[in-house]
Amino acid sequence: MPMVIAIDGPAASGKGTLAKRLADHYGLPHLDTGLLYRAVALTLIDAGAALDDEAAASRAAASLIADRLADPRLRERAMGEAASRISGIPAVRAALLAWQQRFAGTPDGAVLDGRDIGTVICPDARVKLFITASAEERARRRHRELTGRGEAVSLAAILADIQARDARDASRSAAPLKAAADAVVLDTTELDADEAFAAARAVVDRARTQ
Ligand SMILES: Nc1ncnc2c1ncn2[C@@H]1O[C@H](COP(=O)(O)OP(=O)(O)OP(=O)(O)O)[C@@H](O)[C@H]1O
Ligand SMILES: Nc1ccn([C@@H]2O[C@H](COP(=O)(O)O)[C@@H](O)[C@H]2O)c(=O)n1
Repeated sequence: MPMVIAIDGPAASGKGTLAKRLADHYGLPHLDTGLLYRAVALTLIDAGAALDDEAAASRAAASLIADRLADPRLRERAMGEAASRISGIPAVRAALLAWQQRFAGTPDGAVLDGRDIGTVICPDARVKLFITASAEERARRRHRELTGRGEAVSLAAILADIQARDARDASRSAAPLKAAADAVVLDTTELDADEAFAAARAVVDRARTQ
């Protein structure tokens, strides 16, 4: 039976880091689904289209190609906010659904991380994790990451970004950010990356023996 691991959580909670480590450990492919939304937003920005242009956003989502996911600009701070704005458009989500489900259908399984993996994309995943941490701790982690990459930004600005993005993602009507009823919630506020990985691995290993 394929091992699909669905990982959701708010911004900068560490779900991507964890997803990558779990994928390497279990030899599964990994998809960071946030990149799909970031790539749609970047396509609009590059075309000079408005982020609330629903028709243009839907076309960009429907014609998205994998090459776009390698663009380093997708990792920039502003792109998270832009992605969040277009991600509430139902037609965008519908256009990206098949792509994600195809990826999850890889014969041995896969690890996907995002906001709606356990609730919408892979409701039958063998393992569902919802990774969270306090907003202040998440902001500290993201601040360290961005300043380490040379982006000049204050901790307060990052905290405000994260809070606004989470509020928008959780309150939209199309596939909002939330833990699936059968997800294991892992609060990593007091855990370093190795401790979070060990806790997540214990959940996966338990599921593999059932
Ligand atoms: N448990 C942890 N303790 C300390 N730092 C961590 C931990 N987990 C991840 N990090 C660091 O926190 C930052 C955010 O992690 P990551 O990018 O994995 O979050 P994310 O949830 O995927 O973010 P986003 O939703 O914005 O894509 C990274 O710099 C990562 O190295
Ligand atoms: N499954 C998903 C994944 C992401 N989003 C939206 O994209 C934004 C950026 O995501 P990151 O994980 O790269 O930070 C995020 O804020 C969501 O609005 C989504 O809706 N569903």
